[in-house]
Amino acid sequence: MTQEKWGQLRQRLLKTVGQNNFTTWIEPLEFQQLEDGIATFNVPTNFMGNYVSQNFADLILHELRTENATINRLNFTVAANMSEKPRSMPAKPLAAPAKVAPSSALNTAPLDRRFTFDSFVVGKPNELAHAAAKRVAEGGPVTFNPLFLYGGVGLGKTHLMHAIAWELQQTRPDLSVLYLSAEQFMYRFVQALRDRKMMDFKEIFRNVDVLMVDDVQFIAGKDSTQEEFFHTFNALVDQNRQIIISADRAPGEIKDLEDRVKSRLQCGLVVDLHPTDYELRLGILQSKVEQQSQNYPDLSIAPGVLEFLAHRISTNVRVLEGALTRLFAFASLVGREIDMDLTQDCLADVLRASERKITIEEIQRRVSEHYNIRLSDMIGPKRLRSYARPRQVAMYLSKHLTSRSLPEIGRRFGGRDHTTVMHGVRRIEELKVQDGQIAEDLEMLRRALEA
Ligand SMILES: Nc1ncnc2c1ncn2[C@@H]1O[C@H](COP(=O)(O)OP(=O)(O)OP(=O)(O)O)[C@@H](O)[C@H]1O
Repeated sequence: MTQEKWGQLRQRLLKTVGQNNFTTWIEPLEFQQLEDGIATFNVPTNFMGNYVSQNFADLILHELRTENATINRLNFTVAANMSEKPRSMPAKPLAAPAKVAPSSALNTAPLDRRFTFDSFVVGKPNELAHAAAKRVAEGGPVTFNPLFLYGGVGLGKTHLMHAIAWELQQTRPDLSVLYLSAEQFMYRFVQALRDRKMMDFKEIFRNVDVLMVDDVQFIAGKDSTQEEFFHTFNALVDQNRQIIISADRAPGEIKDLEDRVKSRLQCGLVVDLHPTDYELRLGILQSKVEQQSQNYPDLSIAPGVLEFLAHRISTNVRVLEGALTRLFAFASLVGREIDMDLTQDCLADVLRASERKITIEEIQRRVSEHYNIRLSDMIGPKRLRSYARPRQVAMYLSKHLTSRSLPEIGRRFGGRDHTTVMHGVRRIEELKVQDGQIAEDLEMLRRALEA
């Protein structure tokens, strides 16, 4: 195999993949060498290597093997001196070609093929984050910068970021998109310092069109990394390039993050992925069952099982997914239908671990502390608003964070009737939408209780 032969072979791929895909993905590949059955190609970015490997590797391999049957694997590496080739239809003048650092320094995270918008189930708790992510993924003019996505563990932040990256590759292949975790950002920064390659580092980061940094809370307390991140951030914003950031909490709540970084992070659109509710969990389970059914076409699920899981496993989506995968594997091993008995057997540990441990007493204590009232006033008969509102908040949290019934909650709140509890819960549900302060209080209390 030679570079020239590759030139001929890839022309054949043009017919199979079409002009657009060809120009974007195949043409920039530079054949480098063939050794031990492995054909190595240079690619301008890791992102591109991953994409080509996941989407076109079979086709390329097929074509190569018509020439040389010993080739059995492809390898894509980011070459030290390979610059971005101008792509078709650039939407704006292309940035100066990025001089890419040696591949050892370029360990951006690979994108997960499963994390697309199609596989993301939208419900009330995540609809805003989803809509904002979709808007950014259109690759139109930058309207909010950065997009800051935050939420608890396993609620879909990474999924949404990958979905944006995948979609941008489809809709705007002319844009260079860089996705990495904050940890990788730090690693690359430290390595650039060590190797005295700060110019290269700056050039790479300041020439991307879209920068995505996952789990930004990681750089808290790491002063030099924060400093560099701040400069990168400013340089990109000044050039009107899109930045997307994720974290496990709101910018203002990240400890040991410099104020100037916090305020920068807050100046775009900050959206929260709320904890899943029952309907969203059920929707996610249904969609995952459809996916699993492709692997296990003979397995069936008895009615009520998904509802049971959505009710009982409310920690995070990752646990929910893991539970389902385990159920399918177990059921196929023992050759049984997935019914309640099998579910209880197979998931006994998960179900035990996710049993609600929060008590009504704990909620009452936390809420009275938060609003600075006495516990006895919260439970007692006084109807003053300064007591009634915290009481309703505590009722709301008791309803959502424990499995207690309304009459039982009423009893624990000084023997009130269940209709009073129902009224209180509804009132807070309304206020949560109308009053940002209440929404914030609820979120803070929930986090504190679940911590
Ligand atoms: N709305 C959703 N629809 C479908 N799958 C989801 C949804 N939300 C989360 N998931 C799935 O849950 C798993 C965890 O999601 P993800 O890794 O995006 O969480 P995260 O918020 O980045 O968590 P962490 O804080 O641990 O980084 C993934 O497999 C993801 O596909």
